[in-house]
Amino acid sequence: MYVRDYTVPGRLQDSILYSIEAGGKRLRPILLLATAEAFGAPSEKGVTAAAALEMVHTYSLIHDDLPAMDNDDYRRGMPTNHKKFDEATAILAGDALLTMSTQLIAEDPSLEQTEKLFLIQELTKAAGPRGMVEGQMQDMLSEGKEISLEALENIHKNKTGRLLDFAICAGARLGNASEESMEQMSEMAEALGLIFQIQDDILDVTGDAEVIGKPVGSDVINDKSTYPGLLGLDGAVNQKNDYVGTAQAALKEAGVEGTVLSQLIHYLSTRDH
Ligand SMILES: CC(C)=CCC/C(C)=C/COP(=O)(O)OP(=O)(O)O
Ligand SMILES: C=C(C)CCOP(=O)(O)OP(=O)(O)O
Repeated sequence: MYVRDYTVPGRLQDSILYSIEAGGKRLRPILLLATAEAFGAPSEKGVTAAAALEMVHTYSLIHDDLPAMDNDDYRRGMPTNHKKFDEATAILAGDALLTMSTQLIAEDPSLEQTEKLFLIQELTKAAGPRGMVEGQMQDMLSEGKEISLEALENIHKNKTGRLLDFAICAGARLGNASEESMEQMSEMAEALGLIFQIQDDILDVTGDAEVIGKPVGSDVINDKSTYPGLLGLDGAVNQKNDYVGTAQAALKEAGVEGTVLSQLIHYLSTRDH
C-alpha cells in the first residue's frame, strides 16, 4: 500500500514491489509491534515505524546482494533484484526504499511530533554510518581475513543488531516504557541480535536452501568469519543458548516476560529459515 502511494507506476515501482512483496520473515516489524503491544501502546501507533523498518531492511538486502557486495543470485526464494531487473534499477529501488521510510513516519497522523522525531532519529542512526552501514563496511573489509570473536560480534552488532535494537526500542518508546525498562529492553535487543546472527551462521552450515530461500554454504564460499567457523558447531550452539538466557532475563527485568516476546526469542534461536 505505502509503496504504491509513494511511487509512480513503472519500472522502479515494479522493482521495489518485487522485493517488498517477496515476503521474508517480517521479523523486524513483528518485533516492533510485539514490543509496542507488550508495553500497552495503541495498535495503530507502531504501524508506519514497522513498515519503515522493513523498507530499510529490504533496501539493505537488495544492496547487499549486488555484485559489488555479496553477489548473490537468490533472496527470499526468488532471483535477487538485480538478477530480475538490472544493477542500476536495484540500486535505485534500494535508494527509494530508504528515503520512503522516513517520509512514511513523518507523514503519519497517528504519531505525536516528538514520537516522529524519536523514530526518525533512531532509525537513521541505526541504519547509518555508525550502525548498519558501518557494520556492512567492516564485514566487507574482513572478508578473507581471520578475525577475533570480539571483532565478529562487533560487526554483527552493527550490521544486524542495530535494526533489531530499533525494532525493540521503538516499540517500547511508543508504549511509553520507563527509562529503566528501555535500558533492559536494549540489553535484550543486543542479545537477540546475536542469537539471530548465530542461528543465521548455523543455518548456513546445517540448513536446507529450499527452506531458507537462499543458498547455504555462502559464508565459506565468501571466506567469511562465522560463529561455527570460530567456535565449532557445538560452541556456536552453546554461545547462542547463553544469549537466550540473557535475553529472557532482560525481559523479566523489564516486566514483560510471558508476552509474545518470550516466544519470539525461542523462535529466533530455533528457526530453520
Ligand atoms: C548497507 C547494507 C547494504 C547493509 C547490509 C546489511 C545486512 C544485514 C546484510 C545481510 O547480511 P548477510 O550477508 O550476513 O546475510 P545474507 O546471508 O542474508 O545475505
Ligand atoms: C541480517 C541478515 C542475516 C539478513 C537476512 O535477514 P532476515 O533473515 O530477517 O531476512 P528476511 O526474512 O527478511 O528475508
